[in-house]
Formats: sequence, C-alpha cells, structure tokens
Amino acid sequence: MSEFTLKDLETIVAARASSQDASSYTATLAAKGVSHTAKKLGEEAVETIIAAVSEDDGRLTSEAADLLYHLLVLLHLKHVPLSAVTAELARRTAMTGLEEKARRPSDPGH
Ligand SMILES: N=c1c2ncn([C@@H]3O[C@H](COP(=O)(O)OP(=O)(O)OP(=O)(O)O)[C@@H](O)[C@H]3O)c2ncn1[C@@H]1O[C@H](COP(=O)(O)O)[C@@H](O)[C@H]1O
Repeated sequence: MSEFTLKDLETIVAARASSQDASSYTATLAAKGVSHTAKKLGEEAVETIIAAVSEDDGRLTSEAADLLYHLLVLLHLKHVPLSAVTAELARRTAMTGLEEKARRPSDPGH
C-alpha cells in the first residue's frame, strides 16, 4: 500500500466539506465556517502542546493528527492549497541550501 499523505487527506477534506452527508465531521465543521474552525484549530494546538509536555507519545501522535486535520480544513475554507504551504516551505529550504542534503541517502561515513 502506498503511503498516505497530507495531499490525500486534503483531497478527501475538499470532497467531504461540500458533501451533504450528515455523518461527515468535515461537512459539519466546514458549515460552521472559518472562525469556528480556527478556534477548533487553536484548541487542537493546545491539546498537542499538553500531550507533548505531559502525556505519552501515543497521545502526542493522536493530537498532532487532529491538529493537521483541522489545519487542512481551515486551509480549505480559506482557499489556500496545501501546495502553497509546501511551496513556501520549499522556498525557505532552498534559501538554506539544505534541500539536496535532505534528499540524498545518508552517508554512513559521516
Ligand atoms: N482526520 C480526521 C479527523 N481528525 C480529527 N477529527 C475529528 O475532530 C474532532 C475533534 O475532537 P474534539 O473532541 O475536539 O471535538 P468534538 O467534540 O468531537 O467536536 P466539536 O463538536 O467540538 O466540534 C473529533 O470528532 C474527530 O473525529 C477528524 N475527522 C475526520 N478526519 C478524516 O477526515 C476524512 C473525512 O471524514 P468525515 O468528514 O467524518 O467523513 C476522513 O478521512 C477522516 O478520517
């Protein structure tokens, strides 16, 4: 099975946000709008911080997943594609000259 990516989740979020499916959390969240979703993102950020500081790695993993999911919903509502965010990260990395190093297999000699 190929690796699940944030891009895959972005595609699913876009489809579910505009669905009329009452069972879809994404549709319910999206219908509440940008302000509500931004507030939820803030709550998930705080829960992630608490998990990092005082809970175990499993809790941190779960809260980090909640955080990324809510960020994708917010980006969707603001019409900012994930590719714009990764392009910005790539631009910053290019300025450091570290992009090639990250892509090369690690050199056991170093
Ligand atoms: N990755 C997620 C995901 N992460 C977190 N959540 C939901 O985010 C909510 C956060 O929990 P909280 O306790 O903070 O909030 P809550 O009390 O449940 O909800 P509120 O009433 O406070 O908004 C939970 O209900 C989680 O189920 C998610 N809901 C959906 N997805 C994915 O989104 C896709 C579409 O899902 P549906 O829209 O549900 O079909 C699927 O791939 C899902 O796996």
